[in-house]
This record gives sequence, structure tokens and C-alpha cells, in this order.
Amino acid sequence: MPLKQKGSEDSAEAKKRRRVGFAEIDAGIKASECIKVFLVKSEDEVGSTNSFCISPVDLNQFFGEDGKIYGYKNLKVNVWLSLVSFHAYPEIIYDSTYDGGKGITDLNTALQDIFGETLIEKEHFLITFSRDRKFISNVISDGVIVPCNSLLVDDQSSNSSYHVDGSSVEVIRMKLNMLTVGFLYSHLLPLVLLLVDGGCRVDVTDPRWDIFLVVKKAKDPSSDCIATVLGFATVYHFFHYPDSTRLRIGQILVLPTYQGQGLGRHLLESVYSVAVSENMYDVTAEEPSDYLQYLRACIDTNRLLDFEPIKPAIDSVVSHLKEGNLSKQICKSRSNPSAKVIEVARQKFKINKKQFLGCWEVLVYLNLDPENKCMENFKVWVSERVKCDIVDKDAVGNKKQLIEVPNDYDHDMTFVVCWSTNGGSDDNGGNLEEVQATQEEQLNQLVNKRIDDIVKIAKKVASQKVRG
Ligand SMILES: CC(=O)SCCNC(=O)CCNC(=O)[C@H](O)C(C)(C)COP(=O)(O)OP(=O)(O)OC[C@H]1O[C@@H](n2cnc3c(N)ncnc32)[C@H](O)[C@@H]1OP(=O)(O)O
Repeated sequence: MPLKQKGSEDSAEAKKRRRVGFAEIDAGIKASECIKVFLVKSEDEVGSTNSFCISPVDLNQFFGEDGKIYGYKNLKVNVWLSLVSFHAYPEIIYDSTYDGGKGITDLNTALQDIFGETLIEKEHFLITFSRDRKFISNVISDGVIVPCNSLLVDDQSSNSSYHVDGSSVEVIRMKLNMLTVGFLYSHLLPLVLLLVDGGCRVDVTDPRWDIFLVVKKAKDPSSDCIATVLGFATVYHFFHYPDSTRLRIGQILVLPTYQGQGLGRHLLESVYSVAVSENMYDVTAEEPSDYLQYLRACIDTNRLLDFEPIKPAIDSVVSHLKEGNLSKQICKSRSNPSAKVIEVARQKFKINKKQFLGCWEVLVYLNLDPENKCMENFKVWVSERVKCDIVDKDAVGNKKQLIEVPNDYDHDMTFVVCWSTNGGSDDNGGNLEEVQATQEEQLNQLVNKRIDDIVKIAKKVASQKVRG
């Protein structure tokens, strides 16, 4: 009897094990692998996966800690986003659902987190293309056109518009706390969340937020003037002690279909134009992406290129670099332009100090002869500037250290400066020489990267000058 019992217990166990063994464990699917977002201009494009598909920065961030969707077999999510009203319509396709131990992801809630109130059913979505065709035109009717001296403006009789696809393009400035503008912003927000790294909602009730909309205006077949949004920037008015205001760009986005046509630059120049005409303190950007930094550097260097008051200071560095072998100490002492030079550029162009110092290196480079030996001196000069920025080399003895750390972003390198508390010289398990050699190598990498950036910006600025 006991044996039989044991036997039946064994077989029950075996069955259980088999069940467990065969149960399908749900590995989930990364949101970025099954969700596609298409930009569409007309109802004919809805449902087509040949429409323009955007590349979100990180779709996975909206789906739990591991960015995965669980519980669906052969899942595909296609979202069509209207460039007319910025409504969105999702199509969710799958063979079946099942609980493989991780539950079944609530897709509607997750999509709501991204698209919010813009998410609507297909039937309503299709109607919006005709019903809301004047949506943008109506919103911007109370806006102010920003006059801009952009190099892109091709109509010399007016300094506020140029042309894309044969239509006139303008930058309109509005207060975000206006009801209709706040409503439009809530429709643009999904694009911010999807396409701006770290993008988030700004407080539309705060009167210190402006939005700069770059719009294309064209007549439709019934001769109505229809405006389309091509890009936008949200800009905050910060108090600057004691009695001025600085403009800070919170988010800037050019719709992917229009990127690379000079609109980002036109938006930035429009913000500068307002800063100059309203005598703001300066213009800054909140956590700018590398590409935005590059774009700003190109624009600012271009503006500084023919600015006479800073030329003697540039000439002085250039002649110094041409002098032959430089002592690092002299390099250090001639590292930065004087406060007066920085101030005169800020007053005229509203270029912030940190930004100016980046342009300074490009301006010096542009004035050197690349064939000449002084390029070696330029490297020494940049190297001393990098060292001053990041870590005081002499502080090694004082246990200050530069350490390379992994990062979650797609940057090549991230460094942190640490202050050792351990009191010994052998903090990394090696001796002081090894620590210094590692530091030297890491600094060299940074210097090489900085020089590559300078050369890239200088080439772009030089080519734009030739075209201009
Ligand atoms: C604070 C923050 O918001 S950080 C986040 C920034 N935003 C984002 O990352 C969102 C996604 N990215 C974008 O929206 C855009 O790429 C932006 C806003 C950064 C730049 O906008 P774009 O319209 O693409 O920039 P724009 O066209 O003015 O300049 C891009 C390129 O065109 C070039 N360009 C500028 N003007 C012209 C012109 N008239 N003719 C030809 N090329 C031009 C630029 O030099 C640059 O060329 P390169 O990349 O080959 O060197």
C-alpha cells in the first residue's frame, strides 16, 4: 500500500513536473520591436505601413522596468499620427493572448501614457483630416510673427519668412498659457515624449513659457490659407539677477520629415532674434543633446565670425600659437579670452559665456593655417583648456582622480572626477605612475574628441560662409 501510494505520488509529481516543463515561459517582446509610429498628412495614408515611420528615442521606457510587453502572440502595434491635428489612431494586431507568468500587458493604458488625449478611434481619426484642417491656422491667428535675420531667409523684402516645398515658412511666437495654445501643445506632447531624449510635459499654466512654432502656410484648393506645424521650441523666461531675463530653450523639435532643411537653425535664430530685440541677458538650452550643441556651435560661431571687437583677442592667441614650441604654463595663462571680450559678445549676440568659450576654440582654429606646424601648438592649447575644465592635473598628489565610468546613454565616454578619501597614493591597486598614466590616456581621448568636434564645426561654418 505505501509503495502504491508512493508510486501514485511519484506519478503525480512527474505529471506536475511535465506540466511545469511544458508550460510556455513568456519572454516578452521589447516595445521598440513591435510598435511603429507613422506620420500621416491625409486619410489615404492611414492604415498604410509605407507612410513615414519615426524612430523614437526609447519606446521601451513606457513599458515597465524591462521595457517589454507580455502576454501576446505575434503582436504588432501600428500608430498613425496625424500631421494635421496631431491626433493618433492605434491598430493592435495579435494572434492570441496568454498568461505566461508575467500577466498580459495593458496596451491601452501604456499607449495612453504616450499619446494621452490625442488617442482616438479610426472612425473619428479619419474625420479629423477635413474637420481640423484649419486647427493650426486658428491657433496661430493670435500669434506674433518673429522677424529673423536667419541666413536662410530668402526674401530680402521681408526678414521673417523663407520657403520650403514652395510654401512660405514663418516662426510664430505664442504664450503657452493661452487656452488654444496649451491645447495644441498637449497634442504635440507625444512627439516630445517620443523624439526628445528625456522630454517631458512643461507646465502650460506658467505664464513664463513661450512656444515658437515654425509653420508652413499654403493655400488649399478652396483658396483657404492652411498652416502646418514643421517644428517648435518651448522657451522659458528665467529671472537673471538683478534686473534682466534669460531665455532658456526647454525643448526643440523639428518633425522628422522636415529635419536637415535648416528649420532647427531657423528656430534657434528666431529665439536669438527675440533675445536681442528685447534685450534679454542671454540664451541657454536645458540639457542640450550633442546634436543641438553642434548646431548651436555652428550658428554662434557663424555670428561671431565677422564681429570686429573680438578680432584682436583672436589674433593675439593665433600669433601666440604661431610662435613655436609653447610652454604649457604660457598656454594656460592665455587659455581664455578676457571677461571684457566675453561680455561684449554676450551683449551683442546674447551668447552665453559657456557657449562662447566653445565657439572661441573654433574661431581660433579657423584662423590657423592647417598646413602650418602651429597645429601642434593648437593641440597643446586645447589640451590645457580641457585639463583646466575637467581636472587640475597638479591635483593628482592631492588624490583627485578622473575615472571612466559606463553610462546608460549612447555616449562614447563618461568621466567622473573623484576625491579619494583613502589617504594612500595607491587608490586603484596600482602605483602613482600607473594612475597618472591612465589619467593621461583618458585626457588624451577627451582632447582628441574635443579637437574632432572643433574641426567638424569649423568645416561646417566655413562651408556655410562660402555658400552665404
Ligand atoms: C533642449 C533640447 O530640446 S535637446 C533635444 C533636441 N531635440 C531633439 O533631439 C529632437 C530630435 N531632433 C530634432 O528635432 C532636430 O534634429 C533638431 C531640432 C535638433 C535640429 O533640427 P534640424 O531642422 O534637423 O536642423 P537643421 O536642418 O537646421 O540643421 C541640421 C543640418 O542641416 C544643415 N543646414 C542648416 N541649414 C541648412 C541649409 N540652409 N541648407 C542645407 N543644410 C543646412 C546643418 O548645418 C546641419 O547639417 P549637418 O548635420 O550635415 O552638419
